[in-house]
Amino acid sequence: MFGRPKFVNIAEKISQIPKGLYRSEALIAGSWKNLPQKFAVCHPNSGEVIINVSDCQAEHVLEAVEASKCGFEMWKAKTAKERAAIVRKWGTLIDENQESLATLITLEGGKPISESRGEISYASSFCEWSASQGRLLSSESVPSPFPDKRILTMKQAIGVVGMITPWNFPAAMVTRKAAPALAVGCPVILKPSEDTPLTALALGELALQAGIPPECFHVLPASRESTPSVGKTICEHPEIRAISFTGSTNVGETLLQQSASTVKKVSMELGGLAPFIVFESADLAAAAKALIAAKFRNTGQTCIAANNVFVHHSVMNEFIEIFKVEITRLKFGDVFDSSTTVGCLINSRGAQKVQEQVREALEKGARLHSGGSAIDETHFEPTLLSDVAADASCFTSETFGPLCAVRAFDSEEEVLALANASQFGLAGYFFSTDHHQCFRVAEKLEVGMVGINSGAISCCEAPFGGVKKSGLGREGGLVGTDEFTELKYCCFGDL
Ligand SMILES: NC(=O)c1ccc[n+]([C@@H]2O[C@H](COP(=O)([O-])OP(=O)(O)OC[C@H]3O[C@@H](n4cnc5c(N)ncnc54)[C@H](O)[C@@H]3O)[C@@H](O)[C@H]2O)c1
Ligand SMILES: N[C@@H](CC=O)C(=O)O
Repeated sequence: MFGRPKFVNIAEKISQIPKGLYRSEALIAGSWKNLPQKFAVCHPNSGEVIINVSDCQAEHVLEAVEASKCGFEMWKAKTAKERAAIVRKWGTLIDENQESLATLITLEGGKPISESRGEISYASSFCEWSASQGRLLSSESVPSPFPDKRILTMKQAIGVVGMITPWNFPAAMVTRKAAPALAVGCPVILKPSEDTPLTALALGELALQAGIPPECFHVLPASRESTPSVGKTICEHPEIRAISFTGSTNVGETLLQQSASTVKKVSMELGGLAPFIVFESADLAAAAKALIAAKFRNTGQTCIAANNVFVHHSVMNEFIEIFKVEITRLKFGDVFDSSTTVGCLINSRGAQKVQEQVREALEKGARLHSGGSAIDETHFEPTLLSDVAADASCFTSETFGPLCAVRAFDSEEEVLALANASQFGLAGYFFSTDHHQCFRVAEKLEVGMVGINSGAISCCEAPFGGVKKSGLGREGGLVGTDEFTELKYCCFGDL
């Protein structure tokens, strides 16, 4: 049912990107460093090498920290209004270069181009939002219990921040962290994913063009082999006061341990296992459309992707029929074709994992309604399974692919117990037209974010983050800058 995708002419795509945005050097203190050691960045669709990128080591973290120490003094001394103008300008430049940045995302990450364009708008929204947030950092005065004392609190920039980001949103995960940090006065040392450093380097160039001081924004690409020592150096450096990580829970746990010796402030945006519940009163057509968005965005490779789909037994058959029609509307194909909605997985391991999950689920009694096979090394057909066993690995671990696994439930109590049995708690979704149930279930789901009759919940205005093993802290929303500030209490006495 799904055709074989076209191969991409990489050289032609690169020729459309302005030279300044197509970088392969590390960015440290405003200098583009062409390091002797390199690693290959490949297009996932074909495995073809796009370019070899400078491979940073621990010593480059030390260099970036030295520069950042001076940068911090200078940057925090600016007014919030001055910083806001520069961070906002960064966002404007990101928007103005949308097509080039989207091309980079699609080249190195295999994301369909229309989604990559959407990611750029999402990424720039964090600059605009954080610029405003930085201007609203508030001091508070609390009535004192003593007649001769006054209580005042203030929020101050925490210092140099280390950031480590994943490949699945190579632009938005950078700005969701860096924009608020910069807006409140913190220098940023960024280590992007080894799979997608080109987008981060282009964002570094635009940060310089916007006027972010060279000492305050460093991009250190590192290979898979060099990453652990770069990460450890970031975590253990006493001058780096906070670490903000987005990625898998396993790596998050390592970084938490490594950060303990310097007692850093940590922000961890980790993996999820989102339940998506269709109750008996749900608008089934709306739920099916929302599940397409929540499941297949970025070919299923999002942390908030619907993973465990629970449908009330009384509407199961009807829902499956409606959803199957929605799946046929997905368009598999050339990732640079604007109408393509499903692209390739980040690598062949991603496709093999989905294949293995499908095999195991079928062995445990699941029914296959659609898809089920790999088309090539990195493309997997959008797949629908029902009657999936609760202990099937596609239900117990992140699928991170275009596999929709469904099982039936009988009661609200039962489905809440199943959903909350997970160690993860990032996002959850449910569809119901019973407003009593909407409140009850929203309160009882053990997650950081809930979509109630909605499958698309991400925006810069809302706090993004999870509970349990899905993380610590929140990004965006009214609290997004809190990760990068310290709260100081001043007691004015003898008054
Ligand atoms: N909660 C969120 O906001 C959010 C957002 C996006 C992705 N994610 C999660 O990220 C995962 C997918 O991304 P991924 O495959 O890039 O994750 P990953 O954990 O493998 O890699 C994330 C980053 O960590 C780096 N890294 C890997 N090992 C490291 C080490 N030992 N020390 C320091 N850094 C190290 C990688 O190079 C990369 O930059 C999924 O689990 C997904 O749910 C979470
Ligand atoms: N999908 C997330 C990022 C995690 O993958 C988002 O919507 O911001």
